[in-house]
Amino acid sequence: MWLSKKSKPRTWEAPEIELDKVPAHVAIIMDGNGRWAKQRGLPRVAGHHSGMKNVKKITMAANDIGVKVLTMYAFSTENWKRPKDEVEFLMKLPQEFFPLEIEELIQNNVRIRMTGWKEGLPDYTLKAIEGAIERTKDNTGLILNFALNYGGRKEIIAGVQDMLQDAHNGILKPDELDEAKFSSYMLTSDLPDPDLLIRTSGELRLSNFLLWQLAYSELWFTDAYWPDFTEDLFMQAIAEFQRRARRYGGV
Ligand SMILES: CCc1cc(N2CCCCCC2)n2ncc(-c3ccc(F)cc3)c2n1
Repeated sequence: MWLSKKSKPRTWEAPEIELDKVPAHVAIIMDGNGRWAKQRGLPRVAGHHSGMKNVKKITMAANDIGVKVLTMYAFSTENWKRPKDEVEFLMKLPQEFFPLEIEELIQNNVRIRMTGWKEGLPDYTLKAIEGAIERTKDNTGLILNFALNYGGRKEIIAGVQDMLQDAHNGILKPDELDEAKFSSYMLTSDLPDPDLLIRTSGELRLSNFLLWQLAYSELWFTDAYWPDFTEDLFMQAIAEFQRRARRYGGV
């Protein structure tokens, strides 16, 4: 079993994971942070803060078993509608996250990436993210891809606008448009589609996340709130993915 450098002694018992059948791309909707806090009589932002501290733990577990891309839904285009103070708190998390975690991520050859619109993000948020992207741009290990200020329908509309522009300029002809060509206009054109989507907190919705890319992904849900999402639960999702692949794999 692969171990992240500087790994703490494993405290979780991984169900039998077949290392040669690990999903290349796992996407996670990290939901339930506010309810986690409410359950404890804490302010919602305490849940977001606890959720932030869970990101690196799950990233290292994914890295340990050889996941290639981990996409984490951190902030949707709809989240701007939240109370101003909550949005301001959320926008400060990247600059808090990196000083805490960047060294171990770099030691484990993790590359940071962002999927979403930079427009509208506060300068301090962007500076933190762009700094981490720059510091990890030559790493060749797991890609930790933060979906930030991201919306699936916005992504599709923006892609179609680019296609129409290319068609108008004679770069794209109607009979050239197929699924591969359409995918090349998405923000994730350089990534494989997610093999597995995990959503925490018991919600059974996609919430405008990777709508094009999740067409063939396995969906796995847990009632656990994100701050309570453990490596054990992550490995349970991977094991279930592998069971389904065995059951439905091939024809
Ligand atoms: C900007 C909103 C937000 C919210 C958030 N939460 C709150 C909701 C989801 C649960 C996790 C904790 N986290 N956690 C890490 C980041 C982060 C994002 C980009 C980056 F480059 C480094 C870290 C983060 N960003």
